[in-house]
Amino acid sequence: MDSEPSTPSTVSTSSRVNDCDISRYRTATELVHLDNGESGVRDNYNSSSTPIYQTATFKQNSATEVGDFDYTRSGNPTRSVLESHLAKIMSAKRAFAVSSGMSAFDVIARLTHHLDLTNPAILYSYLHPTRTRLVLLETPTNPLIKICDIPTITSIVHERCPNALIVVDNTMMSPYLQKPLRLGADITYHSGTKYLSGHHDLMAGVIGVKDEMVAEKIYSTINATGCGLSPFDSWLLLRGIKTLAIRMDKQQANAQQIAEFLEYHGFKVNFPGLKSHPQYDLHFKMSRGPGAVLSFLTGDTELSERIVESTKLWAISVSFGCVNSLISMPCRMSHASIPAAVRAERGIPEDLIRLCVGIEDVNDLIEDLYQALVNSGVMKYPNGNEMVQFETNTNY
Ligand SMILES: Cc1ncc(COP(=O)(O)O)c(C=O)c1O
Ligand SMILES: N[C@@H](CCSC[C@H](N)C(=O)O)C(=O)O
Repeated sequence: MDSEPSTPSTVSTSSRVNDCDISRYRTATELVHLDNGESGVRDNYNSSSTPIYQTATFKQNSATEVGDFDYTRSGNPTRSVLESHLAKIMSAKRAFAVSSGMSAFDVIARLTHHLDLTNPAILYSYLHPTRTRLVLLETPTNPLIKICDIPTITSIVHERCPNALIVVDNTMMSPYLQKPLRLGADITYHSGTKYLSGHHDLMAGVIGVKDEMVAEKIYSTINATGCGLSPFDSWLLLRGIKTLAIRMDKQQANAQQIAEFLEYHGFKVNFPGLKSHPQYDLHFKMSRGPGAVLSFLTGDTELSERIVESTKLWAISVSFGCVNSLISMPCRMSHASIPAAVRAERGIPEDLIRLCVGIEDVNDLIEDLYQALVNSGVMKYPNGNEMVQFETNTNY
């Protein structure tokens, strides 16, 4: 039986809506009174019912100041209010809300490992004919935009471990640009949060398999873990997919021009649409386009921060694949949860800037990037202080 607090003391009158300490009340009272303030979630309108924050991402003021939320998988205000309420009613230090009770169990059961698969030769020694069950790769990689050779890796793995499955994370390309199952993979999956939905208003994952038995196992797991996408998010995703090709065509055309602009000005740019990319030919053997994510180096982490923070049109935000353009510093943002030593081991430079290009007029995007580079002291306008205006296909 709960040990209940004694008679509630006087409720403060300084701010009726926010200062009521629910924990002083009995459980039955506690259950029905949400204390939004305690979850840390600000609600400027004092809504009686918690608002639904239907967003995948949250914009930042700078690369280093991550606000209360950056990405809905990591945290969402609506979920935070729920989790804080759950913690209180369960007398827990912290509580978590996942998509089902079986998902909660599944969360506890996962472990991962890492290998650089851009060099398939090293793979052989790690494979065990019977114990290796699954090889997971991503191409292009995020955020270094390295390319993995799907057909070569597939044939090495299938030869050495006939029962192992090759899984390809195809999020960077989308099914419009690359189809890993046609290149030998057994399973492909995407973060549907990115290009498939295209508007950063939902979180989703999609999985494609080519073997019926594997498909049955995956169905059973989804059924048993209860992680199937909600109807509303399925509807949103269906709507997003209809414009995938037109979005992707525009986004990658914009990205190509931006990559050329940066390379022209002497930056080391990672983008498979540039002939200078060491795996340009390999990429285009597998894909019909370069995608719209690129990264570049400045040689100085503080300078990178200044550039990111000097942009006006580009949102400082994690994620990619959205119709609006995003700029980020992976080591401070999307990849900050990887310990610095591990990031260094994997060759992710601290000064790396990632650009996720949207569908805006590319001239506006380049002009904004140009002014950010000038204002952060890296470049000068050719005519002194005069802002440069671009027209597509002019010289940079
Ligand atoms: C390449 C790639 N795959 C998978 C994921 C995971 O997707 P989600 O954030 O939708 O869970 C991400 C981003 O988090 C990603 O960048
Ligand atoms: N805080 C999140 C960051 C999400 S990263 C989202 C996306 N994959 C990207 O590369 O931007 C986390 O820790 O996962």
